[in-house]
Amino acid sequence: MQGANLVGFNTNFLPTFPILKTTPHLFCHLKQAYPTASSTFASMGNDEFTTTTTTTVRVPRVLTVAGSDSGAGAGIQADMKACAALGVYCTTVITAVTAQNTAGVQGIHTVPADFVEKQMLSVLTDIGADVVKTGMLPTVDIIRSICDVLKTYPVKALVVDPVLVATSGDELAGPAVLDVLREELLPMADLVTPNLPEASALIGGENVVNISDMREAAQAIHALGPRNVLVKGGHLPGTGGMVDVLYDGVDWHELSGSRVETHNTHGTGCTLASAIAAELAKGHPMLPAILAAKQYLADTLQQSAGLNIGRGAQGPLNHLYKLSNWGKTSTERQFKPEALLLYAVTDAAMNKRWGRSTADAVRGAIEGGATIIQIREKEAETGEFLREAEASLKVARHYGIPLLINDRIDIAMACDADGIHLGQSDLPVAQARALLGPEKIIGVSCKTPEQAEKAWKDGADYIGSGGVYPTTTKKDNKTIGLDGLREVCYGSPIPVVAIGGISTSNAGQVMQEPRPQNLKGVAVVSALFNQADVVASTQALRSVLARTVKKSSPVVPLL
Ligand SMILES: Cc1ncc(COP(=O)(O)OP(=O)(O)O)c(N)n1
Ligand SMILES: Cc1ncsc1CCOP(=O)(O)O
Repeated sequence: MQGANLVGFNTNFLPTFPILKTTPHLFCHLKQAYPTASSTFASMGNDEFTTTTTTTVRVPRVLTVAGSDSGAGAGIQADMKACAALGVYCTTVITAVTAQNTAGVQGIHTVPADFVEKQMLSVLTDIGADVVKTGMLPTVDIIRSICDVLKTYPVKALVVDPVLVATSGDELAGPAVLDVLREELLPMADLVTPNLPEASALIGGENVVNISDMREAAQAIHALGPRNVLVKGGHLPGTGGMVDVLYDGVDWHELSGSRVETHNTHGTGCTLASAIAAELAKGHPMLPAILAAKQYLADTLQQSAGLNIGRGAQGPLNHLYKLSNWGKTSTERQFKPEALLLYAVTDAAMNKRWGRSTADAVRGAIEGGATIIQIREKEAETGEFLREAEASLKVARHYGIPLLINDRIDIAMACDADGIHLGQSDLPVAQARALLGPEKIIGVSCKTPEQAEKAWKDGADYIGSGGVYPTTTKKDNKTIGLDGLREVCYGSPIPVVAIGGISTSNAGQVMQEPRPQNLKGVAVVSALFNQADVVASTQALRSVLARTVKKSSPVVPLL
């Protein structure tokens, strides 16, 4: 391991992991994490998803040797979550079991060194590891066992997080371990990541309180043998910014970042070291791995700032925020059927004719009372469509109104829109659901009850049904009339919105009583956007709708 060259780190050594081709949802996650291997899938036709054969995906591996945190904010638990979030398989060797929560450490039960060794051998003789990351190492014997095992089973990189004190201030390793850490483990390390108190302890107790001290400490620690030293400035008093100092024996890097104001900081050190290990395991050289890991930590801190877990001073991070459903129950999906009341579907050509951008048109519609927006763009190139969608989404998010994209799942995913509206000849609903996940809204155009039932079975949230009246906005569109609309409603298990030729003059007729319970509103293009004043046109339609909606049904409030 000594002198391991991380630059140009080769990923070909990565092991393979069999995946069933019958799992499109899993495939989509893997596709994001392992683009190389996914090309096999990308060339497959849809029908091949139903064939049970296997192919292989390379999986980067990190082995963490650390303590367990019963509160799951730091230690082994943080390491596993960080690695999982970054697409890396994380194996675990537990050095100590701590009784710990957001208030502090209530007890430590150390695992005997020979059992630490046993765990390491179980992992390394079978699964293997690309990178080993160490955290809490409470005894001299444990450190020696780790060094011995790593000499027999060398890995591509060793990341040492010299955990001496928990974020709460509780001591996790006594002074006896310091010498062995400095003399035996650090010389084997590719990276060591002390915070300011740890850097101070490693250099014999001298204060490290500013950037010049951090540089001196990095140099002194580097002299102990590790290839790279990252002194973390998170504890630097004063300024709102933060600087970490990286030294590789030749070059210095001052890596700055902005501080996220939050009490949810428990486990940040473990998370950063694991994220660096994960990025190294994927094959990145040291500096890019550190930068990527810092970005992941900053994003995670940002996403965790408002969480309320535990009663202590330091709460945990939401490492898996990208997948997270925290705070939402399964019945509390993002989609609320009442949002279909006044569905504004944009038309760039119409808006251009009236001299406004799509985002301005969206703002006008929302201010006039639109309850959901769809960006429908038939002419623009992909880049322009995306920019239009992003600008409109900013507006919609500001007002808390859901915004969907017409037809293009790539655009919907790229701008993280609230969902997509699909036609009968677009991407099949089941595939769209697999790609977008359970939270996003999917609407489907249906002209028959059979189509509506299928859309529901495949995972749609609502049906758009029409044209109810003739329209020039969509060419060659069959008109199904009010009767056709009602047939679709009665055959549809999910909410329906009417579309096609609807305006203030006929919206009352569409929504008149008695109407099917699941007919929730009208979707309109020209009645809002082929008009000089979008706000006034939307207000006019909204007041027609207000008269038709029963007092008992929940109505989205006007802004
Ligand atoms: C709410 C709503 N309903 C129906 C449609 C029509 O969608 P589609 O059939 O895909 O036709 P295009 O809009 O792509 O021309 C819709 N866009 N929105
Ligand atoms: C997109 C679409 N799908 C069925 S009709 C239609 C066009 C609706 O536009 P308008 O509200 O101007 O009639």
